[in-house]
Amino acid sequence: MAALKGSEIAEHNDAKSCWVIVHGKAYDVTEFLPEHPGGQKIILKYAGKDCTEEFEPIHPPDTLDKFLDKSKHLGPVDMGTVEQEVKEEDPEEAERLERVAQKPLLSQCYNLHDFEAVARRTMKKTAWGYYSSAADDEITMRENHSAYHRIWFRPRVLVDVENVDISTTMLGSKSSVPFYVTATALGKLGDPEGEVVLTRAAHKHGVIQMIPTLASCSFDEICDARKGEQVQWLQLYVNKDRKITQRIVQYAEERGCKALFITVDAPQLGRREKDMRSKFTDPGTNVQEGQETDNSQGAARAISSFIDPSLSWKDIPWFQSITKMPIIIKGVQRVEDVIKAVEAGCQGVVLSNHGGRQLEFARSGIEILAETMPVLRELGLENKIEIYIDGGVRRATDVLKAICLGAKGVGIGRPFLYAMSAYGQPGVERAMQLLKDEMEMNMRLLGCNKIEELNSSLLDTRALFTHTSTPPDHLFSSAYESLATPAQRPK
Ligand SMILES: Cc1cc2c(cc1C)[n+](S(=O)(=O)[O-])c1c(=O)[nH]c(=O)nc-1n2C[C@H](O)[C@H](O)[C@H](O)COP(=O)(O)O
Repeated sequence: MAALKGSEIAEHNDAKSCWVIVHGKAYDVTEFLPEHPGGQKIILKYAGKDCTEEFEPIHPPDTLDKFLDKSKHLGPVDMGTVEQEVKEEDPEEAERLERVAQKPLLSQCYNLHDFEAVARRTMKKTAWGYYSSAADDEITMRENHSAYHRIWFRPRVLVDVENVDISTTMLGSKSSVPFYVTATALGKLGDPEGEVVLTRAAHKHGVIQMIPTLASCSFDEICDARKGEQVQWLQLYVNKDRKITQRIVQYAEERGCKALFITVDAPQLGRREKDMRSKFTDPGTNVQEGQETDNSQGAARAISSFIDPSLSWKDIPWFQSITKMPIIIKGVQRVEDVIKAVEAGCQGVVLSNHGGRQLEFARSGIEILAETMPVLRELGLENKIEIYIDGGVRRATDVLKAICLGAKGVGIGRPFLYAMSAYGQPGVERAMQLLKDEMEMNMRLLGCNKIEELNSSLLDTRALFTHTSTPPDHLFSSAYESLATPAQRPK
């Protein structure tokens, strides 16, 4: 078949007939327009043109094969005949590229905060907006981190700590560390290769990776990037169409995923204003087939309309009937629901508020953990279920506090995204190594050789439940206008 000319594609440039070019091939997306999860607007913006650059960062390569009927695949385009958009100089982008060129050396990053600082200066606005944002005034996001500062250590001394072993098992799988890469969507916003960068770094460091439903890479790409005995878990947003969910879960088991984490704190994705402000209009198509979406405000809204808000405890037996994978409920925020998870026969829970991206003023995972464990012990249930937590973990001391309080492991999200966005795979590997070094040192200083020795006697948690000061309420204080200043005092 002769290659199509650019001028032929350009004639199909509206909703009545809409052709686009992706990776040098033409596609008739006219009938697909109303089904596009990210809405019609973003496609019509590129009607009759080459949209590869916009398409690539967050659409898995198999998207068009999976969602567009073969009859609409029009074949190769003679790209020499395609008029390329002349990009006017974008001063903001030029400044950003300048900052990228001048970013610190990777060896100058000494902790996870350093990666965030570099990412904030070097990431594209939409990408930073999506990764960094949290719900409403982002108080819970800051509380996730500051809650750890209300816990102090009671270290042991004169213990032979020459040999320290920070390895553990999680859900029956070996792990070199008691932390894992948690599920975070749209990896290609941070790095053109997306989630497979996290996979490769996780393999290098023996860290378990949770594969997100809303990944930019295809599920197969992420599984194919797994090496040897590397362990991956699946994070699931449950689709209103249970047939789609069943297919995803059973395929994940077939592909060797070792556990199913069902996310339950997002019956609707939270209101993340930084993300909305960046007016993200090109969401990932890993959202599942044919859902109408509102893409007027941020990626979160645009990619989450398929999520089933009717999900409830009564659905757990159905999940147990379609998979043998251990089932973990991710996003539990009170001990009563931990007990419900035990009663439902789940193998684990993640005490989590989704990194502060969901319900504002939800408590931190570490505080819920401190509430949960004594109750489970009292009921003799502490060995019936594995407890994980995530949110705000930025130091190995945070991980150690969680394990001392009874967590089996800790999920880490943004830090690995920032390390990837700023420095690619070497960045993620360095972030993991820094955490491992901190773990080993702090275990020694705590007077412990192995993870199993960590227990609550090593902590002073008296301050944990007293929220003497909530994290700063930046938006309020920046907007609040007091008449106290002479300038505004009425005459
Ligand atoms: C930072 C981030 C977190 C997301 C995340 C995307 C980003 C950019 N996304 S989201 O788009 O829907 O909100 C997911 C997700 O796909 N599924 C999920 O279960 N949790 C999602 N989370 C929550 C994540 O799994 C952890 O609960 C959270 O990141 C832990 O907090 P830290 O980032 O402070 O480590």
